[in-house]
Amino acid sequence: MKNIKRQHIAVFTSGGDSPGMNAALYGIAKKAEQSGIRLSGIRKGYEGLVDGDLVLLDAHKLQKMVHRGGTFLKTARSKRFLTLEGRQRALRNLQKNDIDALIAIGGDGTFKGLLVFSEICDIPFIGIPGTIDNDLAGTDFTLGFDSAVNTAIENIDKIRDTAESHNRVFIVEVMGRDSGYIAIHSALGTGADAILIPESGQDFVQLLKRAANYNREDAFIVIVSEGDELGAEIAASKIKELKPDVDLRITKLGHVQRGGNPSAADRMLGIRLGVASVKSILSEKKNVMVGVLNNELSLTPFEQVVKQHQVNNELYELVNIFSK
Ligand SMILES: Nc1ncnc2c1ncn2[C@@H]1O[C@H](COP(=O)(O)OP(=O)(O)O)[C@@H](O)[C@H]1O
Ligand SMILES: O=P(O)(O)OC[C@H]1O[C@](O)(COP(=O)(O)O)[C@@H](O)[C@@H]1O
Repeated sequence: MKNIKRQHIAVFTSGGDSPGMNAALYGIAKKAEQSGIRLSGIRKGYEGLVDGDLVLLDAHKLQKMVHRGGTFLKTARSKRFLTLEGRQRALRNLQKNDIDALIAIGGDGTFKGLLVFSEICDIPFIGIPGTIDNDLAGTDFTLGFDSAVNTAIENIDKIRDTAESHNRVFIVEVMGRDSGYIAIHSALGTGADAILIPESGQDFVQLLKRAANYNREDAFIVIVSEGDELGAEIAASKIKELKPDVDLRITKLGHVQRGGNPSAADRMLGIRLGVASVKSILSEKKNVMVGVLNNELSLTPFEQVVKQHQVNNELYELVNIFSK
């Protein structure tokens, strides 16, 4: 096989930011430096690619960012990249800057974008899973998920204190655009009474059964994923129909779940995946996402990564056991 020396790699973060993205940038910068490769950062995701908004990155600067949430490179959701014209501008910017490999840190939208972009651009693309939603195939955990669950748990614990004091029902909405992972992990980790997730059709029936037995002598905590087809308000009104006298509050945790310092697990995951992404480029891999499966590094083609995600059977079983 022809050994092509990669001279200039560019990296960007895209979609929702997630804690651990900066650690991944540090991992990339360190490995690139060690390999004698120039590294540019593209600011604001695909927006920066369309505009040619590039900065030179060095490992020393990023070393001080490992512990910080958010993303040093900033991020965006880009309407212009959805158009062929936008992608053609992005291609010209890559060519103008002699970039011969691209690393993207983002979620399924970002990788769908790379798949479409690969129709007109044939340099290697490598993906790193960066989303709090944990909704990608090809990795057990995405960057930021562990931190987001920790934030959710910390806040739900606080809600429990006040809920128990008042014997109240609390419906707590957690993030997850189409995914129940944050809801499942935070509900199980806080001893919640019911869980509503987009991936299950049974959860609402179980919620009503549990609510029917609620005697108003304690807290009753329901964790709802924002992607659930029913949602917090409807769940609340159904509980009220069943038990008109309950004292009920809705709390939406919102964007606090995306911020804050990354957990130890997300820092380590970021470093591992960052280094692995540069190594993948050096070994001529193309259009794959680096991930960790069963604690081993793995590579998965983008086509498989963006397929409809599944909650695994063991998690479903846990949801069922703890919702009854
Ligand atoms: N089908 C697509 N074609 C081209 N670009 C896309 C496509 N889907 C998503 N993108 C780009 O990827 C960006 C990030 O996707 P988004 O869904 O917002 O976040 P995430 O990558 O975290 O899932 C979008 O704002 C858009 O610019
Ligand atoms: O910050 P925004 O643009 O309102 O997006 C909110 C969405 O982003 C997320 O926080 C993360 O999603 P992505 O990482 O896939 O972009 C979702 O949980 C939530 O639905």
